[in-house]
Amino acid sequence: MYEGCKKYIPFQPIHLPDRQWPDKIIREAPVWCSVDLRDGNQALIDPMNLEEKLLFFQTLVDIGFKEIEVGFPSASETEYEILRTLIERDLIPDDVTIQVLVQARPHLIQKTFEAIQGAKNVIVHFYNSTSTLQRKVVFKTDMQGVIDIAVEGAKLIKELTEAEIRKSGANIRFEYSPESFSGTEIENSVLICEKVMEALGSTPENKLILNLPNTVEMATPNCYADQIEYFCRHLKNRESAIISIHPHNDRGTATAATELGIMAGAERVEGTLFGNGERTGNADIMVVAMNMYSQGVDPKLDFFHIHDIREIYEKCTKMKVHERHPYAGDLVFTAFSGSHQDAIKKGVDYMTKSGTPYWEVPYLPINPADVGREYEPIIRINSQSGKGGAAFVMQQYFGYELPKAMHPEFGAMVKTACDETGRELRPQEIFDIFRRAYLEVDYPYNLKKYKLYEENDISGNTQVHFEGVIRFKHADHPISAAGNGPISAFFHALETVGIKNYQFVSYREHAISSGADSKAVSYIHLTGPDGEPLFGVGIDNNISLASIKGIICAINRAKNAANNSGGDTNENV
Ligand SMILES: CC(=O)SCCNC(=O)CCNC(=O)[C@H](O)C(C)(C)COP(=O)(O)OP(=O)(O)OC[C@H]1O[C@@H](n2cnc3c(N)ncnc32)[C@H](O)[C@@H]1OP(=O)(O)O
Ligand SMILES: CC(C)C(=O)C(=O)O
Repeated sequence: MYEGCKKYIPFQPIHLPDRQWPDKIIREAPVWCSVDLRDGNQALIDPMNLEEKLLFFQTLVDIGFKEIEVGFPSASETEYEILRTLIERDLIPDDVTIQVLVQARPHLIQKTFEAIQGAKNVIVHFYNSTSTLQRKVVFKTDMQGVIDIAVEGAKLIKELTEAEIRKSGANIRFEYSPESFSGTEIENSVLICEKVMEALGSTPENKLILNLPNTVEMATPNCYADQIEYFCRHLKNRESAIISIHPHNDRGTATAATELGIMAGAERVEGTLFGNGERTGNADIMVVAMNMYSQGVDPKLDFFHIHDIREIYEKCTKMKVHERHPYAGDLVFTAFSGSHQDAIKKGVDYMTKSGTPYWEVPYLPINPADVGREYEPIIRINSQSGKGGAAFVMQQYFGYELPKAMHPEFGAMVKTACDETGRELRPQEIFDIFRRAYLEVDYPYNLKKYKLYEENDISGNTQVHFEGVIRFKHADHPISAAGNGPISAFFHALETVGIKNYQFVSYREHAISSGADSKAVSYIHLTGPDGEPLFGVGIDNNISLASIKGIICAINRAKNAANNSGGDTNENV
């Protein structure tokens, strides 16, 4: 079976030992040209109808594309109509150039010029295939044969353009693609493009866009970059051309090929949103642009509303964006696994506390908010998650900032629930675990009444007095004592009814708001009779009472745990 691979002819890389591109850094955005409405559209099961194309066109304009290939108007009436509608309804902004594709064939070129009547800014993009294989099996001609097709096409286009400019004053530019460029001998690619430039009379003032497609991606992206660099270095009158690339994704490396192609000298990039296009698609412009953005380079395209863009894309193409699609997929800013969650939480906390101007959150290459992703869960909880993740959910969704010492205990409860259910837990389910564990614990000790007051003596010393009633063993027990603060007064009061052997370790409190109501939450850390850590949580309008409730909660939880394990040796219950 593995012998099957022997039928494939390996790609022959060009010889370019002094290549320069590996040392280049992308410092500015190229000119972007969207080919969604042409290359993307021609690859759909059901090509877009008029309404869908108009909606998609407007979306591309809103994103910031200034060059948009709108179709292949000589291909069909539908394609022709769409272009006419864009022009006749005046839907093309003055700073946007529409591009139309046509084969280098006279009748199709004629029809294309009819279709663009009345447009202000147009790129007439013509092509013919030049590769060794296509010459052999499709056109059954030699290199001179394909050069002739291109040059004849160029001459006709020049003639029709001059007539059109005389008539309407339209701004018409040209683009030529030696289609299947990456499968063409590199010297032949240079030669045919030079001949086309000559036929069109390209000058530095009137440059020809030379689009060098990786029509079928056949090799590692460095091979494509070598071809682009070679082409740029060897083309005569380089200053009269704009070098454009058009990578496809057959090997799954179109993004890399695009980036290396830019490093190798490309000034313009053709591609589509989310990589739609023939077979495995075109280069995904959104990804290339956002990759630049993540390196501090302004991509000059706006993907802030990525949700809306994705929705329109899915509606018009009837394709789905994968959950793992860079920047746009549902799950790409979500961490389920514990160590990722821990690092993200620490990164977010660091950013908040340090005020750093940089994005410094591990595992998140960009701030999800930069593509409008702020309302989605960054951290979701399943059995792969850790304590930091559960704490993050409590903080982000419910405003509870659990102290670090409490994370292991609460994280373990959440983990057990995940193991039991065998699925992801939603934030509300996590809160319910918290509520049952810490907020609904009023047994065996139930504080029914309380009063706290301060007493100051003449020399400024303050004593806090606690008076209250605690119910346990089916009876109400009045308790009272004084201390240097509410917590110590309460501890002393508890001791009067035999509730002792608990040591106060620390507490933390903060305000939480629910609606108009702002309350205090207090997290209490005690140690039990054997030095074991105990945690309790109290919520009240009054900060002091929140702490007192937290202490009772911690003690109740300890008693309940001991009772459940049959090991309670305490004095009162
Ligand atoms: C890589 C790319 O994506 S390129 C863009 C491809 N997009 C499309 O093809 C979408 C729109 N295309 C169409 O609607 C049609 O293919 C058309 C209208 C362009 C042409 O239609 P038709 O002529 O009916 O059919 P078809 O495409 O099969 O034509 C193939 C013929 O054209 C020839 N041909 C292809 N390109 C050229 C060219 N540039 N110059 C001369 N002949 C050409 C082929 O060799 C073949 O010739 P043959 O009939 O002698 O064997
Ligand atoms: C027409 C050309 C640019 C093309 O779509 C391709 O080669 O993929």
